[in-house]
Amino acid sequence: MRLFTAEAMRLADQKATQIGYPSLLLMDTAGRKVARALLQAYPNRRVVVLCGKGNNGGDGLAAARWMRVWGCEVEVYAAEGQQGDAKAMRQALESHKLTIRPLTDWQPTPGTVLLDALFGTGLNRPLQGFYADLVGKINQSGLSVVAADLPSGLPYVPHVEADLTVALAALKLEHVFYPHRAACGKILLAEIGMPPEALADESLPELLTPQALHALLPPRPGNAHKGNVGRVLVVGGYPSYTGAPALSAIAAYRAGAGLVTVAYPQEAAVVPPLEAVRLPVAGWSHAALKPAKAEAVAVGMGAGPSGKEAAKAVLELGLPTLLDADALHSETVEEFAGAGIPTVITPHPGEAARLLQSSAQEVAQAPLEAARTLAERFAVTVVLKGGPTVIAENGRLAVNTTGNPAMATGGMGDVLSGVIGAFLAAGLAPWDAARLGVYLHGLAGDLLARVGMLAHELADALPQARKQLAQGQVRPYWH
Ligand SMILES: NC(=O)C1=CN([C@@H]2O[C@H](COP(=O)(O)OP(=O)(O)OC[C@H]3O[C@@H](n4cnc5c(N)ncnc54)[C@H](OP(=O)(O)O)[C@@H]3O)[C@@H](O)[C@H]2O)[C@H](O)CC1
Ligand SMILES: [K+]
Repeated sequence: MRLFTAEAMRLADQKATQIGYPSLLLMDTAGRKVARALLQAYPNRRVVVLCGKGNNGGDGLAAARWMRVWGCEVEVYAAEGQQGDAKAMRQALESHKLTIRPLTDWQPTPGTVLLDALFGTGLNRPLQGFYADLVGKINQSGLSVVAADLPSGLPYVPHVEADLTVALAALKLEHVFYPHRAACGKILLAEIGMPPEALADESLPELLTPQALHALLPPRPGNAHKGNVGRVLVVGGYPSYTGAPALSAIAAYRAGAGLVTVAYPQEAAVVPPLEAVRLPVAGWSHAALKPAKAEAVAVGMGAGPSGKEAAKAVLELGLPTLLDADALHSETVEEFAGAGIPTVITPHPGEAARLLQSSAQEVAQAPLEAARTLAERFAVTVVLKGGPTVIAENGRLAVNTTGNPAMATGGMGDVLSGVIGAFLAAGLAPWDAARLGVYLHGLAGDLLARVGMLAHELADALPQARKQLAQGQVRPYWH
């Protein structure tokens, strides 16, 4: 499944028409789906539909007609000047003898539900004047609001704050990235009959779906033993940072690793889980790490100022490696890529900014671009953590669809490192290990989904998340 921009959606629309699918049919289906979703969410309420002059307004007019056909009480307020399909929808509605009032006449009426069909993907500048005031009036009305496709005004300010948004044909950036996603309320994706060919644009970012991720889960063979399902070496710790490598180790086991070894400076009071092999080292060196039995390494968690040295020692092992936290330095990442080692880096926006020599704010404002640039510049697989996390590798992008703000606590990143490390060790390619790891980590967070949860609790929820994914029980947030 792909993530669309407004422009990509316009091209998809065009493509559908080119290959012979009538655009009026798309609009009618869009209207019917929006109407049905609204009535399911708010049964037995009087509905007021606010329509703009573009195709988003056309969806609203179609929705109003369907609600009328189904016997609901509907009032419609619309801008003048519809063209093409939207004009046809206006005529179709008028043929049902429903009075269409001027948009300027609308006043909030208590107890009604609003259908916001003012603007969708065609908005090309912030709302001003009458429309900005109208959006203010909608938001202050306290009425329940259902948005057709997008809350009107997004991605700019002001915009409608919806309770429910029915995304049409595909999810757009605003349905996925915060803060815009918050303005959508609950999100439902409505299939409107678009030919699949029109939506299959491989140049767009992939949206991680349970179906796609299910297929990546490494099988657990009947003859599994701790040596053939993936062994992870966790390298980190420093006298003042002792928890991070232990959390990564727990997470690696919880994600399915057969054996986890934790290498840490002997002077650091790191307490690996009981199940882990301990490898205290007197200084970071290849010789010190060599005894560890592993197919992949996660390095940098809590390594403090010794992160670079730790990564150098890891480099010589030549194993697929995840670089996190204190191992995230430009020279280090370049060395790993230069040595041809399959490498995943997991920066948060601050660390990404350090690698890109920009600011955390710039990275957070344009995460897709930042992740893509990092992957190009360093020739590694990038996991840029955020709401949501973006994965990039060699020109391709993926956006995670699990996780929640309660996960914004210390140690969550260390857990993610352990999870991705486990999948690298199980033999997954960096692109697959990163996507599966990020998805499962977020899914475990969603199972708990309460402010105050701790990183080790999330790690403990990983087996349940994996089981749900394996059994096909995961419903994405847009269902
Ligand atoms: N995805 C699909 O396959 C389908 C989507 N549908 C729906 O169509 C809209 C997109 O429709 P479009 O007509 O392209 O755009 P809008 O309805 O969102 O708005 C366009 C009109 O708005 C005017 N405009 C733009 N910015 C402003 C502004 N800041 N203030 C006032 N007016 C503005 C613009 O006119 P200008 O000439 O002034 O720029 C347009 O008149 C999509 O979101 C779906 O809801 C189809 O129904 C089915 C297929
Ligand atoms: K809208």
